[in-house]
Amino acid sequence: MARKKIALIGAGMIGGTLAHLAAKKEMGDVVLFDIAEGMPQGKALDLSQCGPIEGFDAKITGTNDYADIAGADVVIVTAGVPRKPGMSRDDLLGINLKVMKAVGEGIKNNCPDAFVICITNPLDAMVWALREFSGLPHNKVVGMAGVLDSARFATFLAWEFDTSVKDVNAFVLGGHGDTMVPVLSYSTINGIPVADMAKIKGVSESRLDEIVDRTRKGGGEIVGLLGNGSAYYAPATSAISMAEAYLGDQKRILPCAAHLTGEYGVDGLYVGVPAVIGADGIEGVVEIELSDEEKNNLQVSIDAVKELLEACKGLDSSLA
Ligand SMILES: NC(=O)c1ccc[n+]([C@@H]2O[C@H](COP(=O)([O-])OP(=O)(O)OC[C@H]3O[C@@H](n4cnc5c(N)ncnc54)[C@H](O)[C@@H]3O)[C@@H](O)[C@H]2O)c1
Ligand SMILES: O=C(O)C[C@H](O)C(=O)O
Repeated sequence: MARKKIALIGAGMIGGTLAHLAAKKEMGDVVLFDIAEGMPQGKALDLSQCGPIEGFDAKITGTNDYADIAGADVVIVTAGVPRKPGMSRDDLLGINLKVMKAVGEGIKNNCPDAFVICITNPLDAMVWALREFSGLPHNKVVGMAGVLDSARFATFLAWEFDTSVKDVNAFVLGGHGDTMVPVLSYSTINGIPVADMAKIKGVSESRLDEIVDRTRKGGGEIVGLLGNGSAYYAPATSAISMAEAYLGDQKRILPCAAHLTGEYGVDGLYVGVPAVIGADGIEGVVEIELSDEEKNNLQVSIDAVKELLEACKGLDSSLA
């Protein structure tokens, strides 16, 4: 069987990390695309030279030509600009919307059968715009955020309860902004609801609220610490798990920005929900029961995403 082809659009911090992970896991041959000349070629050469040491068989190439992503099975998009300290993700909307237009056309013209994972921020608006510009079926275009946000939530819970992260199943719904909804009621420590574990361990409700708040602001915390750029190791790892679910037809239920047609009372938007990823891309959305408070919080997050889509339509009339 021929090797799969993974195209990475954007060869910056996340793009380079994605290339390394995809090659190390022998997911397929990797093409790193960027508009910066020489940079994707340089990273590809450097990463190729990990092969003999790590013992992976994967061809890694760098390019500035969209023709080289032809026939890709999976495309992961990180092209664009990250925020700087003091900025919100939404401040990137204007600049990254133009990038999504170019990328969407590149995908449409070269690999219209690919499964496309968007990472560029502001995520929920960019994945929607990328889908519009590319014209691919909605089930083949998805946004990565929920896996990352849930991993942050899980990390903080594991630290608090002094337990292995392997036993924590934490869950975040909604848009990838400060209004995201970490859902404690569906988060468990090896099946034990977090609220029960908190009682056992003497962790107060206000401490759990602090963990929820830290999760919501998890991206900004890293942006502030790095001083230049944003998180890239965990974002890349998150997107790779989604790509593996697709390539391996794993039917994993992963929180991701999926196109909704009525689920959670939402129509025509991309919002973070539990979605099934298998060989057909997004094969379904799981609708879970939420408390009134969780529903209200989700609505606030959905409204924030809606506002961003309106802003996109105002900036690019082809989206209106
Ligand atoms: N969804 C998430 O959870 C999440 C997590 C982390 C970062 N992000 C976002 O991912 C994006 C990338 O982050 P990064 O750290 O890799 O940034 P980066 O600056 O290191 O890399 C971005 C790359 O995109 C390239 N680029 C710009 N315009 C392009 C175009 N038109 N075509 C192709 N390439 C182009 C740049 O040359 C650069 O190499 C940012 O928007 C960031 O906010 C999202
Ligand atoms: O916070 C950012 O700007 C990057 C990303 O969305 C993240 O959550 O790490």
